[in-house]
Amino acid sequence: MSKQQFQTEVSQLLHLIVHSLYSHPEIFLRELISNSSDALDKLRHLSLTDETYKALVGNGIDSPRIDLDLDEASKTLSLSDTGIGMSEEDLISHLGTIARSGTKNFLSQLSGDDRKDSNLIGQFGVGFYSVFMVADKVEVVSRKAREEKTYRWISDGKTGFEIEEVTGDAARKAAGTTILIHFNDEGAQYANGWRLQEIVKKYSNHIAFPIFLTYEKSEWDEEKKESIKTRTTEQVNAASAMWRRSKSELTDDDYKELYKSIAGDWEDPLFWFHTRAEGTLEYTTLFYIPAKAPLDLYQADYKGGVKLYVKRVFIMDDSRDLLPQYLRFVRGIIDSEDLPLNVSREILQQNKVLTSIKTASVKKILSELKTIATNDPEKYAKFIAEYNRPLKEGLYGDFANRETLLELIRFKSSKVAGLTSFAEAKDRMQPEQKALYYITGGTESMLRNSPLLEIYKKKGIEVLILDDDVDEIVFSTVAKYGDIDLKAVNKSSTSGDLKDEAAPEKAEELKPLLEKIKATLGDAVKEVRASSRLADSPSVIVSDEDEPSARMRQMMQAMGQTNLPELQPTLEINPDHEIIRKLLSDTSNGKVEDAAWLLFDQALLLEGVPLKDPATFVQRLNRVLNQSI
Ligand SMILES: Nc1ncnc2c1ncn2[C@@H]1O[C@H](COP(=O)(O)OP(=O)(O)OP(=O)(O)O)[C@@H](O)[C@H]1O
Repeated sequence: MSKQQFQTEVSQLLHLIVHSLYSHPEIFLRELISNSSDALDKLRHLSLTDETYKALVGNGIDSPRIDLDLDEASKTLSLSDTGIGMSEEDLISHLGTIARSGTKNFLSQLSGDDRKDSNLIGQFGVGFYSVFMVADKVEVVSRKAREEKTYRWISDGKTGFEIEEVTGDAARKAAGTTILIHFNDEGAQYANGWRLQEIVKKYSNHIAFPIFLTYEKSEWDEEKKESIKTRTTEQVNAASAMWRRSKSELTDDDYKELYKSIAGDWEDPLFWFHTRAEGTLEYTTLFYIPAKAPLDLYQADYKGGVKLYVKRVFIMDDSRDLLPQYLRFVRGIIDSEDLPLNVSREILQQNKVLTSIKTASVKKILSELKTIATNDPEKYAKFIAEYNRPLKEGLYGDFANRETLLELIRFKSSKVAGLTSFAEAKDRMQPEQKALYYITGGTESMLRNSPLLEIYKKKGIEVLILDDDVDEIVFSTVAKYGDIDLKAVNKSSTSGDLKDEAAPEKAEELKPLLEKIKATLGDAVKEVRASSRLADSPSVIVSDEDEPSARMRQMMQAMGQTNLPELQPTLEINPDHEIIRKLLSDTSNGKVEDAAWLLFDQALLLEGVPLKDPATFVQRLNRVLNQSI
C-alpha cells in the first residue's frame, strides 16, 4: 500500500471546508451524487461515440444508476455508480491534488473570516472533499472503464491518503466508483434512512439518473402491534429531466433545486429563462443567471456551465461552442431533438442545428434581460453589478446583437449618480449637443477630475465615465448608438464639436507662444495648439483618433507589448487661462521655457502618466515657486 501526502492546497481546502462549512454539512451528499451523475454522463456519452466503449454495454452502461446503501449500526454509507470510474493515476490526481486554477484563485481570495469565506466557498462548489465534514474515514473503490484493475483510495481527510490495488471478491466487476463513508460524530445524524431521502429529494431530485436507497425501513405491523424493520431498496428521486416539463407544472423551488444541483451553488439564481421551441427545430433551453459571477470568470481556463443534451442524453458541458464567450457566466441546459446522439465536438462547431439553437438562445437571453431591465430595474441592477463587464466584451465579438447589448450596458456619468444607460443619456442630451460623449483611460476619480471634462461641465453636457480597463478597447470599436455618434473626449478630433466663435482669433493671437512652447518641448509632443475644451486648467494632452491613450499604452506595456512607439501626444493650451494670458503678455522673458515644461508635465500627471524625469520637474517647480514668493 502506498502512502501519499496531500498537496498543500488540498490540506488548506480541507481545513477550510471542515471549519467554515459546518453550517451546511448535508451538501456532501449533493456533491457526491453530482460527481456520480457526471461520471455516468461521461460513460454514456463515450459509449455512444466510441466503438470500444460500446462493447461495454451490458456492464451497467445500459442501466445507469446511483446506489446508496446505509448501514445504521456501523454508521457507514456507501454510494456507488456505474460511471466512467477512476484509474490509479486518476485517484491520485483528482482526489489528492487541485488541478483547476479556479480553485487556487479561490483559495488566494480567502479572508480568514469564517463567515465571509463560507459565502465564497458556497459560490465555488467544494466537490468531493466536502465529505470530510461528516466522515473521519473515506474509502473510494474505483475501476475505470476499459481497464481491468480496481483500486482503493483511503483517507482520513487530514494529511494524506493511501492507495492500493484490490483483487478477488473486493474487485469491481464493471467500471464505476463506490465511496464508503465512515461517519464521524457530526455525520452520525446522516446514518438515517429518512434523513438521507429528505436530502436527496431536496438537492438531487432532478438528477437525470435514478438514485436508489437501501436501508432498514420501519413499518408498523398492525397484528403484532410493533414496528418491524425490513431491509428495503427504494428509488428516492424523481429522475426526470425536469427541464422537459412545462413551465406550468414547475414551481420556483423546482427551478432553484435543479440550478443548485447543476451549478454547485448554494445561493438561489438571480433569474432563469425556460424556453421550449417547436417547429422546424425542436429543443428546450433552461438558462440560469447565478447571483454572483463565478470567481474564475476572467481566467483563461474558465469552464462554462451550459450542458448539452440530445433527447435527454448528456453530450457535453463545455459551453464554448454552446453560447458565445461573453455569456460564459450563464448556466443551464440545452436539450435538442434534432442533433445526432453521437455528435462530436468537432462536428458541433459547424453544425447548422446547433448554430440556429445558439443564435436563438443568445437572442432569447438578451431580450429577457432587456425585459427585466425595463420591468424590474432593482433586480437588473443586481445583474449589472456582476455582469456589466462580460456584456461589454460582447460588443466587440457579437455584431449581430450589438444594438441590444448597447441597451443593456450601464455606465457611470458626470451628470447623474449611480449607473445610467445610453438611452437615458440620449434623453438628457442638450439641444446643441452633437454626440454622446465619454471618457476612458483611468480610475473613476482621475476621469471625473480630468481637465477634459471642464468645458462639458460648463456647458451642461453629460460625459459618460468609462473606468473599466476594457472600455477603451471596446468602445473604440463602437462608433454610434442608434443614429447618434459616440465620441471619446480625450481624442483630438472631438474638440471640433465645441468650437467657440472666437477660437480662430485666439489661436492666431496664441501662435507665437505656441511656437515657442513647441520649440522648447521638441519631439516630446506632436503638436502644441490652442484648446477650445478647457475651462479651469491651463493645459491638457490628447491623442489622435487612431492612437491609444496614454493610459492605454501603459496597459499595453504592462501586458508585455514592447514595440510601442514613443508616446507623442498633442498638448492643448487654454487661451483664456490666466497663466497663459500672463505668458502671452511677455513671450520674450525667460519664464516660457520653465512654463512650457510645467504645463506639459502637469497635463501628463493628470492623465496618470509617470514623468520620465521627476527630479528636473521638481527643480523647475521650485525655481518658479521661488520667483513667485
Ligand atoms: N464518482 C466519480 N466517478 C468518477 N470520477 C469521479 C467521481 N467523483 C469524483 N471524480 C473525479 O474527481 C474529480 C474531482 O471531483 P470534485 O468533486 O472534487 O471536483 P469537480 O466535480 O471537478 O468540481 P466541483 O465539484 O467543484 O464542481 C472530478 O472532476 C472527477 O474527475
